[in-house]
Amino acid sequence: MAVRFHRGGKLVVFGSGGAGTDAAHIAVEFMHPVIVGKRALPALALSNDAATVSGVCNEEGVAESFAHQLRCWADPSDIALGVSRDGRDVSVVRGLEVARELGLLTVALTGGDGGAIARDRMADHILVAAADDPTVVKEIHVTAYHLLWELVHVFFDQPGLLTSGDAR
Ligand SMILES: O=C(CO)[C@@H](O)[C@H](O)[C@H](O)[C@H](O)COP(=O)(O)O
Repeated sequence: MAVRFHRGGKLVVFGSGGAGTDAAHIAVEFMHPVIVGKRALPALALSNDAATVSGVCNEEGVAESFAHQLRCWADPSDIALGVSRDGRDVSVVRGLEVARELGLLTVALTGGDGGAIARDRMADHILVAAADDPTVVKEIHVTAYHLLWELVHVFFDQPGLLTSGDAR
């Protein structure tokens, strides 16, 4: 993710319901970090745009709600991060599929058994909170994305740590 940001890419995050609020939290964490003095990195939560999401759901079907926006907004240099508590949200699954087709780095935060996202390896990096209780999964996700945010900054600020090897 740090390599992608270094190259000028942005983070595009998406999820439904409570995962949509996680997407919003992740985006604002990168855009306006809670720790004062940390650099802002470009991020956007697709689930925030209720008008576009509802319009696309209405006419194209729920599975297209993030995929459609990715086709309009995303650049191949970007990072797509999909959040789904159980890895079965069709709009997140389809979003990751389209993001991959477009050439984005794909990351997923899921839980339980990881659902279709983990089974079919639908992202380059998949973090599965292996808990049965959905509330525990959600708690783990908050901790995981704060750690992810912190690690991206560590790597971004020390380019020597970035390898050009797999910079997908
Ligand atoms: O996430 C919450 C509440 O926190 C639910 O009400 C939520 O709206 C639905 O489960 C959504 O469909 C979320 O999808 P997923 O994260 O379970 O894949």
